[in-house]
Amino acid sequence: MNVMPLTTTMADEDDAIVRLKDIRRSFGTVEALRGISLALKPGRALALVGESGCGKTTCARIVARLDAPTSGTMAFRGADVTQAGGRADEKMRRRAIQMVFQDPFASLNPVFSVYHHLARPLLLHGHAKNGGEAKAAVARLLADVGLDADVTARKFPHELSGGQRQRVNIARALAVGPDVLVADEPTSMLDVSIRLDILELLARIKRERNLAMLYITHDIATAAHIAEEVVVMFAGQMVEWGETSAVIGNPRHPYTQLLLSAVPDPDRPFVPGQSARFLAHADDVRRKSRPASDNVEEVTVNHFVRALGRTPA
Ligand SMILES: Nc1ncnc2c1ncn2[C@@H]1O[C@H](COP(=O)(O)OP(=O)(O)OP(=O)(O)O)[C@@H](O)[C@H]1O
Repeated sequence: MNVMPLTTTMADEDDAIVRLKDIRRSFGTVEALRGISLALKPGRALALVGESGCGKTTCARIVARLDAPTSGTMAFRGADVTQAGGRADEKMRRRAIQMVFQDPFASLNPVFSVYHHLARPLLLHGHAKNGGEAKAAVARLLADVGLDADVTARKFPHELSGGQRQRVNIARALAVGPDVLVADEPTSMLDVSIRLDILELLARIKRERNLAMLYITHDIATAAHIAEEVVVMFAGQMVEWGETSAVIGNPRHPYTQLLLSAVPDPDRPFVPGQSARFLAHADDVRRKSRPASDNVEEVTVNHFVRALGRTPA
């Protein structure tokens, strides 16, 4: 087996805007993150995939600078920003790294119109100098996220559907001209029928604006729609990562295989008792995956898998 340390993984590549190295985050005795190293690059999305509680949101919040790691380093454009810097630097980074949250209903202030939600950041960050410029910029932003500017700008959040609200949230994140977009389960609270539209919107703006994107999801199947790279997390650790096509096409870690086998396949016939068998199998995989080793194998170029640890007899 080709065993290599974590420091030779994708986190060492040079063109990264954000680079995390060996990030750990504990909450009391809970180790939410246990050595996360990854890089976000312009025009590319990295999907962080795993089940509830594996540490995805904690990682997203650290990248968005809403939380700080217990140890490890975060670099932004090559500069160590692990500790918050001076006010001007910190303001610049907060602008440069924007977050789209899971809940489109909670993220907009019900007392303000869509126009207010978008004009405010435009004016605050100097992307519009007066009301006229703000009006034109709001119209462009709304059109860019697929909303009718004339109709939508004057509406209030309660007058919009979930999908429209999430589009407004995306427009608001774009209003400040970010370099990095962190999207934390951006479709999980939306109607199934519109999830793909939102993913396609994110993929398009990533491409057109050359954004580096961190896409958080529990659904590995959606990673293929948007992300060039995937990191599969289990219990705060990266267990398998690399190019999306390699990880999804040739999953090597039992937990990645479990996530992929849980993706519904309409062509697979229903077999009585399969749910119970699947749940028992899932418990078995989790039990075997938890004692993880430090050994990381490079399966093929830029596709890595962590070895299982020793399961107590
Ligand atoms: N502020 C906090 N205080 C205490 N424990 C926390 C806090 N934030 C996260 N945790 C714990 O850290 C672990 C990882 O949580 P996190 O929210 O990052 O996981 P997740 O993969 O995003 O899950 P979900 O998809 O349910 O949001 C969990 O055990 C969680 O209970």
